[in-house]
Amino acid sequence: MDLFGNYFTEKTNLLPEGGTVHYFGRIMPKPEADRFYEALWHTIAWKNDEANIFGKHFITKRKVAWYGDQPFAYTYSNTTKQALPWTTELLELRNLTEAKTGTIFNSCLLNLYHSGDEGMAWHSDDEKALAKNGVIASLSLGAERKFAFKHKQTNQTVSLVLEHGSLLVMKDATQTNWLHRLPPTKIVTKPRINLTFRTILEM
Ligand SMILES: O=C(O)CCC(=O)C(=O)O
Ligand SMILES: [Fe+2]
Repeated sequence: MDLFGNYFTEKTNLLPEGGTVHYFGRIMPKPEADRFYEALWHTIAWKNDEANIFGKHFITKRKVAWYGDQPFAYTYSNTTKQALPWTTELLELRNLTEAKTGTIFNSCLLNLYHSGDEGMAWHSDDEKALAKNGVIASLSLGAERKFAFKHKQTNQTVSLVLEHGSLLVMKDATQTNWLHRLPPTKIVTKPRINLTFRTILEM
């Protein structure tokens, strides 16, 4: 049992091989999670995401934002974004996440899914700007959503539900061997905010 009364939950690897995923469950009381959800909803510079894929320009329904220690330029899906300076709540959440994981993070990518109609397709967080096999810490606020992993070779899948105020950590070779996604669902009608704390390599 740890200081917070959790029985080993943070030590169980959800993946059978080729990576490490720890689900910590809820890491804050519900009123705190509610407060962060409301504050982020109003204070984050949400924008529809843009992507250029096979020469086509896409604008997503999902909204995104990127914050960091420095105005890092971050390129994915052939679009470049520049990190904004941390807000008060993001610093609080970063400190909490660092304390829980024992890892330092220098940036955070945020996603806002308005309902279950919006999700994220299979991918790995293996962009060049990210530390290889670095730790990615994912905080969830708002509606509970299913989250899934799929092994790149065996197609084995592992899934779980991400609760309001919960923390999920992906590390070691997870991004090399596994894809992950947030499946769309008809059942969920309420919004969800996700924060992924990451380490960007300075180039
Ligand atoms: O919304 C989520 O839980 C996952 C987001 C994600 O995979 C990403 O931003 O790379
Ligand atoms: Fe991801």
